[in-house]
Amino acid sequence: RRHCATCGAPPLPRPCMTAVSPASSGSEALPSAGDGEWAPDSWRRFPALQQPEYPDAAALAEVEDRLARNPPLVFPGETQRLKASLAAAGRGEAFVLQGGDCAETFEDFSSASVEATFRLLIAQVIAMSYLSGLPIVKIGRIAGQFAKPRSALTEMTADGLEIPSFRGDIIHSSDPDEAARVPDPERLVRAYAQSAASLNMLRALAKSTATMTEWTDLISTLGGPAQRDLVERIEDALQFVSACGVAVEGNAAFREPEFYTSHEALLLPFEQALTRRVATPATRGGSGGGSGGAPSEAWWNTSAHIVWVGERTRQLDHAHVEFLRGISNPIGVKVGPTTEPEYLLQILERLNPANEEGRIMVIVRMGAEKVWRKLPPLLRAVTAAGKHVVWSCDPMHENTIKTASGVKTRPVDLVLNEMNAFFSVHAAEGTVPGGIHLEMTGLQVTECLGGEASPVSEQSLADNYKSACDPRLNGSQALEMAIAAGKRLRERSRR
Ligand SMILES: O=C[C@H](O)[C@H](O)COP(=O)(O)O
Ligand SMILES: C=C(OP(=O)(O)O)C(=O)O
Repeated sequence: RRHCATCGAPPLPRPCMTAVSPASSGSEALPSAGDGEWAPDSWRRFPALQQPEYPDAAALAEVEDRLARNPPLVFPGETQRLKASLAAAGRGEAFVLQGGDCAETFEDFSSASVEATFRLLIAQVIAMSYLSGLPIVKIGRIAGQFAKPRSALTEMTADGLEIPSFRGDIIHSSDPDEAARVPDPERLVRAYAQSAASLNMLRALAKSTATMTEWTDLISTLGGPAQRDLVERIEDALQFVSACGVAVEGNAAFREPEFYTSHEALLLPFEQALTRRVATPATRGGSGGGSGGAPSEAWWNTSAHIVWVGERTRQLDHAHVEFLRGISNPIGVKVGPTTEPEYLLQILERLNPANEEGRIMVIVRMGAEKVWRKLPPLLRAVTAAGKHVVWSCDPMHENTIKTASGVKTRPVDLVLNEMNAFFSVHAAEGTVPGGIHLEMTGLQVTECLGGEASPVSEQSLADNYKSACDPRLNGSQALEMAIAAGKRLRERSRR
């Protein structure tokens, strides 16, 4: 039996909860773990970091059983289509916008919050596709983004009590109270139900026929006077295509945009319970099921279209990588500033030995300064090895600061700087920037500092700070990021 390399805890029956940050950068030899036969539960043979310790193992097992009998949240046919779109993004023929809450909560769930995130994403997409001329692949951090990895095992309450850190509503309550932080397996069922309700609403919203004017109005509202010119240019372009006899609003891509869901595959009992063996669906323009005949069967995680492995849990010889290597979905891999090229090649080999296009999105989160130095060696190594990846930029996670009064925030300037640096490094290396990954909400929260349309000051952070974990960009700040990305893509296409 293998023990956790970090804390020495046995892998079973209690997974290791040690919070490590970040995962080893690793230039070590490829460990033997993961070479054995894969099964949805083979991760249980490996150390699993950042997992809750459930006091009642039988109650957890009963919940897992129940979830395993529930219908899938998403369908492999949809997931397969996402993979094809990601393959296009890897080649520079599309671009990914992935965004949503840091942590979804039970309390703040409402049709208004789901709709606000959906509407923001569509407004961003309209601005980005106008500016870049590229199809934008829409992925929400939504309908399953409930579990949070934490840097510390404990946190202090306002009255000076040390209690277990909040790890997300799927695990326990955020109430600042020792008893409330005991993990409760019934919360997995509630998270599943909330995800199903969110997906139901997202599918309906994607089919609802909002008019172009509604989206350009939203861009005007969120972007303020600075975006008046952009809105006028989009309206002119629409008038022109309609004068040419093309009805944008009647077009299937506009009326029924493909919208995908994602979350960190952190809580492995939940992910396992939603992993199903089904026939690999046919893709548009291809069998997708192998060479002729009946489609082959494969394992698909039906909790989301794409799931990612976080910076703290991506150790090659640990449970999360073991779980992810066996599912057929696209996989995101977060990589922070300590990541070495050798490690990146090893994890690509482990998660995508066939080098399938659209399978891996490397989500770079290095910080506004470090990205200049740390990203080029990764780009060079992956290019030299001929590996297919989609390079995405998460400019949020290494740009978190605390104000003097202890509030976690992110200056929009730093977030923008990291994203701009990401584009510049790709331009210098001749590689393809494939996407951005943002923690954001359509609600006008005051969690990140700055922004052009209605700047948030340190004093106004308290006005509407709602995040359950990390600070999110509000609608105006997130639109500003999307417009900046669209401009960089436009420059790229003109080079
Ligand atoms: O969203 C990412 C992590 O869960 C989060 O940044 C952890 O925050 P912490 O460092 O306060 O634990
Ligand atoms: C935990 C997250 O990020 P990272 O693993 O990059 O810290 C996240 O995106 O929610």
